[in-house]
Amino acid sequence: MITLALSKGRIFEDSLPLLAAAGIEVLEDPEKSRKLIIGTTRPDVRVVLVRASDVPTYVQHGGADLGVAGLDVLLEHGDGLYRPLDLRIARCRMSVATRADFDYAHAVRQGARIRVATKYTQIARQHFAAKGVHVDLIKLYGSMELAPLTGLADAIVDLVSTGSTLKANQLVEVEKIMDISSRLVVNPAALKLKRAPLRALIDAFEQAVESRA
Ligand SMILES: Nc1ncnc2c1ncn2[C@@H]1O[C@H](COP(=O)(O)OP(=O)(O)OP(=O)(O)O)[C@@H](O)[C@H]1O
Ligand SMILES: O=P(O)(O)OC[C@H]1O[C@H](OP(=O)(O)OP(=O)(O)O)[C@H](O)[C@@H]1O
Repeated sequence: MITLALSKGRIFEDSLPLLAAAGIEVLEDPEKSRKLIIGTTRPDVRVVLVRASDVPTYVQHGGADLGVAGLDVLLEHGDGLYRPLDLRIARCRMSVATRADFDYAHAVRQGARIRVATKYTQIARQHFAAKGVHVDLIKLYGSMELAPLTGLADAIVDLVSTGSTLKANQLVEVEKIMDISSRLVVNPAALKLKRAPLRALIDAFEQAVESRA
């Protein structure tokens, strides 16, 4: 049995065409069912539904053989996973945003200090350290846009796609940190034990990604 970890929502939706190209269809719609383990048209392949940020944990500890997770989630999780493929789905960017009246260029001069609220503390820490800026990180789990508006922080580090969330809250994107997309991650031990079927699946995903490019 091969177990694939996916999160509900955009990763599940965007993974469906790649699964279809690999000849796999899921047998249930996670938006309609409360089931957490879903069968597929391949009797030896099942999908487990987990929180986006739990995908690396499931794959690393063998709760799933492989999974799909955003680069943001993987960088926050750290090492321990084989990452063979950029699936080019759920594309967005990690950026710094502030209120329009905040002087970001002045705030990030060498040796300065800035208060940053974010869910992505590893990425933010690394980014400001590379600039030589001292950062006071405030960990949040959502609605980061509120932080600069309420005086909780000077800036946020968050995902941006269309920019409409920032715009709706009168924030401006002042710096792009990196492009983000979702990656296929594989448990290294599973790859040894189930080499042939996993390799075939990875190759099918790779071909599907290439043909969509
Ligand atoms: N607006 C967006 N446009 C495109 N991709 C996005 C966007 N927001 C997030 N993503 C990508 O999709 C992935 C999954 O996002 P999703 O919103 O489903 O989970 P989440 O709510 O961030 O995670 P969790 O449930 O663990 O808190 C993110 O890790 C990111 O890589
Ligand atoms: O630049 P935008 O297109 O507005 O997307 C950015 C938003 O998307 C993500 O949130 P979430 O997944 O909660 O939002 P979504 O499902 O509405 O995209 C992210 O945390 C931003 O808040």
